Amino acid sequence: MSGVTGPVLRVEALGVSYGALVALDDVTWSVREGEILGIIGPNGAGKSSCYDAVTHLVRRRGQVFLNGEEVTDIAPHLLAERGLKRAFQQNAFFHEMTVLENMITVLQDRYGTGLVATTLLPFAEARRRRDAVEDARQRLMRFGIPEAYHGLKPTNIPYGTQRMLSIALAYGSGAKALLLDEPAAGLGGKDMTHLIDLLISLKQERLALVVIEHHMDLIMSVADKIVVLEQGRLLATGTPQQIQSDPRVLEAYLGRAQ
Ligand SMILES: Nc1ncnc2c1ncn2[C@@H]1O[C@H](COP(=O)(O)OP(=O)(O)OP(=O)(O)O)[C@@H](O)[C@H]1O
Repeated sequence: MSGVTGPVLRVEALGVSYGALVALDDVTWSVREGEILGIIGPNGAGKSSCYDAVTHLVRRRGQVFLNGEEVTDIAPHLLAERGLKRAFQQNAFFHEMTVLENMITVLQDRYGTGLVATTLLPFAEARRRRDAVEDARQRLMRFGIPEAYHGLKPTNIPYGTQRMLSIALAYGSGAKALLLDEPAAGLGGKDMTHLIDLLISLKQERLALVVIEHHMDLIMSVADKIVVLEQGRLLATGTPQQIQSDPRVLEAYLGRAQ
C-alpha cells in the first residue's frame, strides 16, 4: 500500500431541484478518512438538500463515490449498509423503547433481528442477546451516554444527551462516512465540550465526518476543511483559516452573522 488513500466520500456536480427552485447546483466536495469536512451557509443555502442528494433521498443530478466506487444509483438503505450513515437535524428515536433498546435495535445488522422482542430464548440466542446488550451499553458510554440513562425513554433524558444518542444511533454498528446535520443545535456549555470531544475522537478513529453546522466557533475549531454554500452554489472551499479570511464568505455569510 502506498499509504496515500483517496477520499472515502466524494460528490461531483451534485444538483437538486424542487420544481422550478434550484436548491443545489453543481456542488463538488470530498472527505478523507480521519478528516472533518464542515458545510456552512446561510439558511436555505442548500446544506440539507446536499445530504438528501448524497443519501439518495431526492432526485438529483451528479455523482456520488464511496471509497472510490460509484454509488450514485444505490438505494438509501444499501448506502447505509455500505457504511454511509446520516444523523438528521431532528432527533429520530423509537420513543416507546428505552435508550438501551434503541441502541440494540440499530445493532441488529451485527447481531440479527428480534433482539428486543424475544423472551424465551434457547442458549445460543440468550448469549447473542447478552453480547448485544453489552455491546450496546459500551457504545452508549463511548458516545457520552451514562448508564443511569440507559433504562429511560429517550425523551426523558437531558436534551444534550439526546443529541449524543442520535449520533450514536446514526453511527450504529459502524460507519465509514458519517453525515451530521447541525449536531450542536440547542447545545451549550459542557454539552458543547462533550460534542467537540466526541467529534475529535471519531476523527481519530479514522472516520470520515461531514458536519453541517451554524455554530461557527465549533465548526471552525474542529473542521479540517470547510465548504461554503450560498443559494445552492459552492461559494468557497478551504481550511477554516482561509474561509474566515475570505472576503466573499465574510460578505455572504460570516459578516452577516456578526
Ligand atoms: N422538499 C422541499 N420542497 C421544496 N423546496 C424545498 C424542499 N426542501 C428544501 N427546499 C428549499 O430548498 C432550498 C434549500 O433548502 P435546504 O433545507 O437544503 O437549506 P439549508 O441550507 O439546509 O437551510 P437551513 O440552514 O435552514 O436548514 C430552500 O429554499 C428550501 O426552502
